[in-house]
Amino acid sequence: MRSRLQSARRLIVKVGSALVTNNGAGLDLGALQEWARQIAALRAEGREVLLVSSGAIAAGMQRLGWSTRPSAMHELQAAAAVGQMGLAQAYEGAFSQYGLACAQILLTHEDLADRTRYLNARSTLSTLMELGVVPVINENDTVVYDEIKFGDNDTLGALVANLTEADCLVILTDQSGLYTADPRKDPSATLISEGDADDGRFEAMAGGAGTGISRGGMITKVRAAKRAARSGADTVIASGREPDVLLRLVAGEALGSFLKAGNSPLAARKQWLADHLQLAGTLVLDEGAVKALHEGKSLLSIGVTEVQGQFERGAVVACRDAAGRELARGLINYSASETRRIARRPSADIEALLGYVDEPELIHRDNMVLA
Ligand SMILES: Nc1ncnc2c1ncn2[C@@H]1O[C@H](COP(=O)(O)OP(=O)(O)O)[C@@H](O)[C@H]1O
Ligand SMILES: N[C@@H](CCC(=O)OP(=O)(O)O)C(=O)O
Repeated sequence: MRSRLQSARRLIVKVGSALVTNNGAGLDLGALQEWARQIAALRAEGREVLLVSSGAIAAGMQRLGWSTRPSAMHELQAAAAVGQMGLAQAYEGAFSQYGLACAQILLTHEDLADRTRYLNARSTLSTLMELGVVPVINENDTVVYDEIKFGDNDTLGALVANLTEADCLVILTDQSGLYTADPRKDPSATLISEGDADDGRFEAMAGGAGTGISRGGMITKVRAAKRAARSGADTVIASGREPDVLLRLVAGEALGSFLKAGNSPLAARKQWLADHLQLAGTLVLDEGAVKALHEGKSLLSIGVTEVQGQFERGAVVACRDAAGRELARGLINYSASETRRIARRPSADIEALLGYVDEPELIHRDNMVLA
């Protein structure tokens, strides 16, 4: 399994808050320099590396002399604005020592949910890689609010892996990998060396964040592995404090937890649909429509019993069964008010009901991804 890492051409490396800021004690410049050195060595072997780095809030808190993480959004955003300067400066210094240029990319969930902005982000990242520049990516904490947040950078790392069609997502953290339970709480927990990214048992083993400065914990890392697997990217969760961790991983050494992607990645457009963290509305389906979706058919208006939310044509909406389970999501061909008017009615009636027909299907199967 691990041999796939040796042949990885494009890697996303995510470094978490605890590592970057040495448990909140300010930016760990020595650690940043070590990762820059290893990334330079990977580039010299012809591999492309994109870095997803946390640490803006923690670094900002230190610069502002705050000892505890504030809970008010505007204070967190102010800290991120201050800290991101330090983060960018530190990476610039570290990479320049190894003759590499780096670039700051700050993303929000909306940048990836909007198809045009998503394609723009993708083309900028690929241009940077062609230029031999290392993108250093973080969430744009200064402008996001709770409802539109990635929140943790594990999720962002997985979305970047999908966006760039990377071969591997390497999540570096303060533990040696995924254990059977949180090792801070259960000293008898053992390391999972290898497994399938979509093995449901891993979520049950993984807990929340280890320190007050980190956000996600192990649960978001396990979910990130599952998400990255949709584009065919394998994930490794390993200790960022292990000497030469990146170089040893790509040399095939069995460090950390290797979570392998399955065999059939989703097509790029379907990944983009699957990666939406917030949806514009919900359609509740009857049994016939549920069955049709499972058989790979398009969704027709006749199978919709209820329409929730306000959305325009082209929005991404959830399809749920009567019990509320998400079955699929897709790009809808009609607005919420139009959909309410044609729900429970056959496609042949759409013209009489609306005065026009955009498409006979409510959601075409090519624009739909099953949950
Ligand atoms: N099953 C598990 N295996 C390993 N670590 C776990 C597990 N469950 C919870 N954790 C916690 O997750 C922490 C790592 O995640 P987090 O604190 O978010 O760090 P980061 O800033 O690197 O994202 C560990 O320090 C550990 O306490
Ligand atoms: N975007 C935030 C990082 C969020 C965060 O802490 O994420 P993680 O390192 O995944 O626990 C920052 O730069 O402070």
